[in-house]
Amino acid sequence: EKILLAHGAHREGKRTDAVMEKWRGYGLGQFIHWGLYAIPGGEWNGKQYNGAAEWIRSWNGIPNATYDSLIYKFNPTAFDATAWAKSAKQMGARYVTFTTKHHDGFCMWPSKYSKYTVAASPYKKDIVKAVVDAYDKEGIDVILYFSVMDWSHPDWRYEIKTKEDSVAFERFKKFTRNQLIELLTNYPKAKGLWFDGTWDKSWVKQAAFADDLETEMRKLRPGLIIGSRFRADENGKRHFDSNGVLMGDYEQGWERKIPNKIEEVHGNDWDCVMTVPENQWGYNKAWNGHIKSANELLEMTAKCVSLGGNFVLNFGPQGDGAIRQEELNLATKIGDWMKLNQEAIYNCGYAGYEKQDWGYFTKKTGSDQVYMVVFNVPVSGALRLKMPAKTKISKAYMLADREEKILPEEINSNEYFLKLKKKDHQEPFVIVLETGKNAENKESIYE
Ligand SMILES: C[C@@H]1N[C@@H](c2cn(-c3ccccc3)nn2)[C@H](O)[C@@H]1O
Repeated sequence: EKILLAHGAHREGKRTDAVMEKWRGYGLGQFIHWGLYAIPGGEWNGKQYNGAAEWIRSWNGIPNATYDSLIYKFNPTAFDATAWAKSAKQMGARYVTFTTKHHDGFCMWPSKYSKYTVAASPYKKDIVKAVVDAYDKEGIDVILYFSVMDWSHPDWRYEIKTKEDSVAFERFKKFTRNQLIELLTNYPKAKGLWFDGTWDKSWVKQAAFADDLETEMRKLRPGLIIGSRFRADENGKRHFDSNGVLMGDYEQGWERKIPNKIEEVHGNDWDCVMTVPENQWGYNKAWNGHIKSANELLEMTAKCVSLGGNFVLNFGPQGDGAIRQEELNLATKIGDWMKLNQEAIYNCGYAGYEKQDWGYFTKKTGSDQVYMVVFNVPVSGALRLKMPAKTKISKAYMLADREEKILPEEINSNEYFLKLKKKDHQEPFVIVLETGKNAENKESIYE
């Protein structure tokens, strides 16, 4: 029994318009966290900050004013948005999410509503515009990241306790609306907004305001994509309203984690945003702890696509604007694999088959084409393939070499061994399975 909500979800189920259908098929995206925090890079006065580098302003070892004076050091001479966009293009990213303003409140665009922006830095120029234009030129769609929480703004409050808090936060709400309308007006090419910093009580209490603001933004920019993290319903429920219905156009809860089974995504669109180190979004001088390899990141990409989502890999450019070599190397390795196997990633989704040991099924949206993205080859060198009942395989072949046919040997009803020519693979590979109506209806010898 659903309860009546004034500020819960306004739509149930996936959006069916073309903009969202394109978003659903992206498969692989790039996140970029870049701001003043890239200058210290997780270190201050020779001491290592042990949190996420983009949170260094919150470290009690640094007076806020000292951190904020980093604005006078911001002059990224190596910043080249076109080089970033070309690197993302060769990696195979179909969209990019870029930090316009992180929790520290520094604006990477010359906002009229703040003094704490690139315009007041030695660099002066509009970085958001440079990124939007360069990525758009490469055919990569742009999503703008925006943190509602703004540590540098005098009217920001974690919660509203006093009358003064309430008066200040009303000013903050107006400021936030002004900046969002400004971003949508300045950068009409942006396809969506990726909200963050919306978990504190102050914002969670603004169900009506945030709901109205979301409506206003969608009216200003028809087709705009907004995730589930923007607002809470009138009972303070976030991501899913009091009736358990997803708010926004896709689920944004998958931050540094990936669902394990289809039931966890509740039939919604979603993307997973992921760091290369364990938990660093902004540039951190220390490149340590568990650094994910290209194969690990490819497996995460395939896993997300196999469960109907997109995988968004984070890059943290240095204070001078250059992307660190380790990240460029990963982008190249991922791109080399994507060039051969992108057919199994782009415009693919959940195949509806049970998960198997060798890796992930993906299915081309709107077709019978099924892909096996293989990460684990058993010592036997033969893959055990369990298909749903009545699913026949007419053809199986290597995506990277279509001449290499694979003959499925039926070992049980709807169960096959796929014998591989090569046993040792240094990286994941894709087998194409032709199934469905065009498969001959040879009866199984086991039925
Ligand atoms: C996308 C990522 N979201 C930001 C973040 C995550 N968190 C956070 C806050 C409380 C619990 C767990 C995570 N705070 N800020 C990170 O700084 C980065 O921007």
